[in-house]
Amino acid sequence: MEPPYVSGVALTGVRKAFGDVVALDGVDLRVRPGELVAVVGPSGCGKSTLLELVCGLTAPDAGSVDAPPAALMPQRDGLLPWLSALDNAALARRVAGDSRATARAAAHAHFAAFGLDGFERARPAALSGGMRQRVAFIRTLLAGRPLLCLDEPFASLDALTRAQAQTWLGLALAREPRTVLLVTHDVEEAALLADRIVLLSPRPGRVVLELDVALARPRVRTDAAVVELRERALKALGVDG
Ligand SMILES: Nc1ncnc2c1ncn2[C@@H]1O[C@H](COP(=O)(O)OP(=O)(O)OP(=O)(O)O)[C@@H](O)[C@H]1O
Repeated sequence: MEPPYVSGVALTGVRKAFGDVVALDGVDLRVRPGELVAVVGPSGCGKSTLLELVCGLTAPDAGSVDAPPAALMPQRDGLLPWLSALDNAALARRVAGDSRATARAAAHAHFAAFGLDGFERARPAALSGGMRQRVAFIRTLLAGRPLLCLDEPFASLDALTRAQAQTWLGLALAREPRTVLLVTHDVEEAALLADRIVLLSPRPGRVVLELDVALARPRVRTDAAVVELRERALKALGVDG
């Protein structure tokens, strides 16, 4: 699919239970085309389930989910250990039917911008955690879907690597705009990257607050407005800033 992408996301009255465990109940959520919405909430409140619903991997028990084709970047990078970084990044294009040469060329076009130049032949085990996440992100981007669903993409990274990863994600989306649903535990990450922050309640998850982030980019974590937003979100989640 070629840009410009015009499809947004609409969840209305969504409920999803696993046996007796009600993961989500009464979820209303909109993502406008081109918007980056961060979904923040306590552990187990149904954030991953929400992404699975949006990606069509599971169906709601009640309510409706309306979303364009989505590429999911799961919590773990899911790189195949026997493939090179380049072939891992190219995987979505191979699955879509591209020849190996075409798929590799498409992936390689992103390597320099993501700081991966020279690592094309490296196996995942030889890459740092931050590099593996970037390879996984290129793979997600190359799926060519209008919507990216990113599930805690940086949760496994140390603080410094995570800060760098947040910066390249912001830059990558400036170059390659997409509609993005970003699940994160990290309200600061949400304040740095999102156009809107959606806060979920403890399970069963439902939307308790939406915060518009009308701040210019690039954002700096020490900016008073970013700090204030982070504190508002933490207060709404019942955590002391
Ligand atoms: N396939 C499943 N079968 C049974 N229970 C499930 C399944 N998927 C999720 N759950 C349960 O639904 C609830 C919500 O899970 P989910 O993974 O969506 O939450 P989360 O907010 O993403 O959690 P975390 O922040 O810890 O990643 C949890 O209690 C989980 O155990």
